[in-house]
Amino acid sequence: MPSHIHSTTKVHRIALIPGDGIGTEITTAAVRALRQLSATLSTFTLDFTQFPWSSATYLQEGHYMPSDGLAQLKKFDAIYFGAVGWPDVPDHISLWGLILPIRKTLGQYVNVRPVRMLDGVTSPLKGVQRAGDLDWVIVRENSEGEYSGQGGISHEDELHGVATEVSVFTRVGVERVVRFAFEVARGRPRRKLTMVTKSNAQRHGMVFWDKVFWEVAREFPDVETDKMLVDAMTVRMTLDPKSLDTIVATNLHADILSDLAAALAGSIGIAPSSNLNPERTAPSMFEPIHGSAPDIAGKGVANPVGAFWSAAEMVRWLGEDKAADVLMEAVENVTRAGVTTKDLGGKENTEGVTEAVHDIYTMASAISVPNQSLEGNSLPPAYILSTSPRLSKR
Ligand SMILES: NC(=O)c1ccc[n+]([C@@H]2O[C@H](COP(=O)([O-])OP(=O)(O)OC[C@H]3O[C@@H](n4cnc5c(N)ncnc54)[C@H](O)[C@@H]3O)[C@@H](O)[C@H]2O)c1
Ligand SMILES: O=C(O)[C@H](O)[C@@H](O)C(=O)O
Ligand SMILES: [K+]
Ligand SMILES: [Mn+2]
Repeated sequence: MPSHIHSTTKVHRIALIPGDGIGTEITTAAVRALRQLSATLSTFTLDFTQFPWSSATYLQEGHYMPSDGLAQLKKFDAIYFGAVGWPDVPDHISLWGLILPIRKTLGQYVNVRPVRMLDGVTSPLKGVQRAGDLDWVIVRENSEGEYSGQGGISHEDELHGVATEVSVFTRVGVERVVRFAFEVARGRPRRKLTMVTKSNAQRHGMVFWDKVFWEVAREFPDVETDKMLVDAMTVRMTLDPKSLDTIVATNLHADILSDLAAALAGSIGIAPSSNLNPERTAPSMFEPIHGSAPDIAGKGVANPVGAFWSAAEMVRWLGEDKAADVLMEAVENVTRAGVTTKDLGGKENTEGVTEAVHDIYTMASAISVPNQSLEGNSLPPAYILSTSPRLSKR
């Protein structure tokens, strides 16, 4: 054991699934940032095991995961995921071959998608200028709803071909995600939760969702609640972003709203997601919300910020709060300094942004900031930034 590692150092075992396209690029960046983070703090180590499950594997072997793939994943403390999907495999095959079975089988029934204005990032909305102007947590149902997988196709190539895609809403499924969202809302300063459905047109499942929501709401009288139809929600997110805080929605609605949210906060490349098994009966999975981005894959230009933020959420879930704070602090130092990729208006590539984050840790350890000074998120951001030679050159 290296001498700088304390004998009580915790080891967290992480399954790494880079997947396809920019999934592999941002996973490499995140692993680099995480290794540097644990080396800087010396309070924990991450033991990564990489799984080559991708569309290339599928084309060669006929499957994304081997038949014991899910059983293999269960042995880890957490899963870090890049993205899956590539133009040479139909998207429903890739999603149902890898990410959806992990979410469903490992009991990851909530998907937490925080979005906020990071320092130095510009929103396309003219009213959104500073951090507090857009600061949301979208809680996505992650196990059923429109993604239930029920339905089928008959007479596919006939004139009378028919297909059904059945949404399934169970009391257990709705109640547990709604309760989780209330807890999230209660833990935030504004204590405010907005429920999103489409219970005007969809008169069974969505009406049931609303009903269960109002039942659970009685347990949280200290949380302010309101309800939006999903179409009107897109307008409110765009025109009145400050009026929102925590949002709970179905699997499909929250999938769509979270891409919009990320774009409104500057780019889809910044937003993280945590696929959580709240009871911790199996590992949770952390990934940026974006996909494999075939249009920019292989160019080394993907924004790694959403991947870093997802990595921060992962170490927080593993009990390493200080590490999560330090990582986010470093990321925001870098965005504040304008060291960003093209999607955020910058000139850097993935590696440049990753190195800038790395430099901040290096500076933190080079000036031997004792661990205590990192406690409680008190790392002075401007100070660390101004001492970084790489950043000051820019
Ligand atoms: N969880 C997942 O693994 C996941 C999520 C979404 C999409 N997908 C899959 O990814 C593939 C591509 O899907 P898509 O094009 O609809 O969505 P996408 O998120 O991959 O890309 C949408 C747009 O955003 C840009 N973009 C995405 N991430 C970026 C980043 N980090 N930095 C800069 N720009 C970024 C892309 O270049 C593209 O123009 C499909 O196969 C889809 O099924 C997988
Ligand atoms: O869940 C989905 O719809 C896809 O995997 C992707 O769009 C995501 O948001 O994770
Ligand atoms: K992803
Ligand atoms: Mn999505």
